[in-house]
Amino acid sequence: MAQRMRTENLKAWYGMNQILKGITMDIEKNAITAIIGPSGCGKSTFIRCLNRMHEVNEGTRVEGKVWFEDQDIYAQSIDPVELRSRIGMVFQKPNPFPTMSIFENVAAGLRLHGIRRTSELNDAVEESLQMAGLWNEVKDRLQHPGVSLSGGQQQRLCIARALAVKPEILLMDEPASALDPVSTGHIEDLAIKLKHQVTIVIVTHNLHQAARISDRTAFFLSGDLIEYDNTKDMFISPSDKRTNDYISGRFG
Ligand SMILES: Nc1ncnc2c1ncn2[C@@H]1O[C@H](COP(=O)(O)OP(=O)(O)OP(=O)(O)O)[C@@H](O)[C@H]1O
Repeated sequence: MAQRMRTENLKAWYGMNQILKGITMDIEKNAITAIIGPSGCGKSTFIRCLNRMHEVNEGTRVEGKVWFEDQDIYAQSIDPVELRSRIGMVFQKPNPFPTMSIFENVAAGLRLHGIRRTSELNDAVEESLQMAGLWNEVKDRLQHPGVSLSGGQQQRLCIARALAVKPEILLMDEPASALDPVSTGHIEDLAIKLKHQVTIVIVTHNLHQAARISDRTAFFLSGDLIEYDNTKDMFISPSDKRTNDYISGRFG
């Protein structure tokens, strides 16, 4: 498989607190990469470094390299806002724009990219909602507020919003942890379907979820990458005792 992103000796801080201790890791194209590890090990910080969201918080610092194809995303020439449309993100808690309709939630990013023609907007909104598996549920109420949807639908709306600007990578930070099992199933099915178009990196606390949907799994512990392998291999025969202890439920 081709490589889409690579981190080299990636270190990150919140103030004086070093969270990532030097992560070197390839992210494969059109695959789902799961990041697992106990609470506070730096999973979210890691994926937030992949689209320069970490620097949005005050007092943060990043060292090392993050390559996206052959571009250093921390190079001065990179516009972080533009970068985040190519490397989209979905958060733990669904966060539709509260004052906007379902339609406008998805159209907002397109408008920012200069798309104004109604027919083009309509087509792109429909396509994104189709991709997010939400179209059939909302097509008759596109003007209703985004926040009028259920939690699982709101999360798929946020995925549609991220997909609308055609990202190459989608970062998902525990996207199903606030959802019921049926909605969780929708998100998992969706991730599996989307990976043919978008490379996915997902942070999850749910080991079954990582095992079900991911191609590769990275196990983090206290800011270090302990093990990174094909998901099946890692879950069947982890090579590090700490990985084994974690996936067999001995801690975390
Ligand atoms: N905004 C912040 N300001 C200061 N410290 C933070 C902030 N966010 C996270 N941290 C700290 O960074 C460390 C790593 O947090 P991070 O959210 O990356 O871990 P995680 O593995 O994703 O955890 P969880 O599974 O609980 O979400 C933790 O010690 C946390 O307290």
